[in-house]
Amino acid sequence: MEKYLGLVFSNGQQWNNIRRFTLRHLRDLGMGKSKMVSAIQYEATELIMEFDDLIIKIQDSLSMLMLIDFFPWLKTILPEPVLHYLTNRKLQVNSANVLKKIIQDRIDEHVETLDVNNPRDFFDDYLIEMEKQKSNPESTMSIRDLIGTTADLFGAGYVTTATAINFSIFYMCKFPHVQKRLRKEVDEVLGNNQAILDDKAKLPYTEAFITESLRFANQTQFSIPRTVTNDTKLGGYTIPKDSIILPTVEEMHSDSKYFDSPKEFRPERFLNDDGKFEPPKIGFLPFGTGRRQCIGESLSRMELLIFLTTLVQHLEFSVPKGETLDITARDFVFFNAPRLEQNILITERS
Ligand code: HEM
Repeated sequence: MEKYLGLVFSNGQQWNNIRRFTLRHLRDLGMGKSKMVSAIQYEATELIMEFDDLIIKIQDSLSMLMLIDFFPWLKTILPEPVLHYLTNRKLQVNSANVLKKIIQDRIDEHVETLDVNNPRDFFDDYLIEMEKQKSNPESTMSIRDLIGTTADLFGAGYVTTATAINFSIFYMCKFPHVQKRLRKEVDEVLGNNQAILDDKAKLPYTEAFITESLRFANQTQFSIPRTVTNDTKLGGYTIPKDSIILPTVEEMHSDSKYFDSPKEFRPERFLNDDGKFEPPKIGFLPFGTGRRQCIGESLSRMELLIFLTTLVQHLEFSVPKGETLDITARDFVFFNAPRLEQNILITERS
């Protein structure tokens, strides 16, 4: 398969360059600020219509592909046909080609209509910067990198936030008393108005609910792998320099050292005695940490707040009479997803 490194799967200089560029671009666009919401939702909805089926297929097989990325020594012990079968290589290649074509078409359109004085979006900014950096030997910008990064932003950005919303809806169904309290707060604070960022502080239970949903769901079971830069002693073990390690977020989120009765879904664990939202200080890493921390955290937190409050204002979610709802996650080895093949009842609020 050809390499389209992008952001998530790159390292060193390549990663450093594209991370800095992407963060700068997202900040310029107003990431985490209200003005970005409508633009992102519009663009995302348009593209997602093309991507939806593809994303499900990729997600289904991605975990096995990543298994080989994380445990490269498997390559040395398994014969190639077994490896290809395990990683569902045919589907990977087909899906990657379809995805690449969709993005390449968009880039071609942008190249044809580019006005360097009036950049319209991420593609335009990238193309302009790539041209400027042409003679810089340190530059890693290329059309291939742009394709990889675009795929990353949609993969890492769309599926994660959509999954977080799906999980939250499941939790509202499963814990009607939580939904009732959420609705009460939203009705009292917002009435019929749509939430804006300034409302955050006035919606402590909603914030606590979002935080508890992220903890409980453990969407990403592990962070991005890290390389150990020095021989390190940890918990009685020596981890040799250059080892690849996988921080296990899921373990931390269900550790009673950090969270009292971790198996219980309890948003109020994040409320202090004054009823104010208090984010967990330790043991909570749904967006990872350090230099490779998620670049979309503030954007997705903003989206979660606006989506959830809007849903709660207009709809009521429940488990249909006589049915049950399994809120345990579907395990994709590295990701958790809700079991969407179940029924839920959505009623319009009068
Ligand atoms: C609920 C939503 C989201 C969750 C739970 C989530 C979770 C994560 C996690 C756990 C990581 C790895 C961090 C680490 O290893 O320390 C990550 C990385 C990343 N996320 Fe997110 N994310 C979400 C939304 C987004 C959004 C909206 C975007 C796009 C704007 C995004 C883009 C990325 C990228 C590009 C990386 C790789 C960063 C790098 O390698 O330097 N994510 N995310």
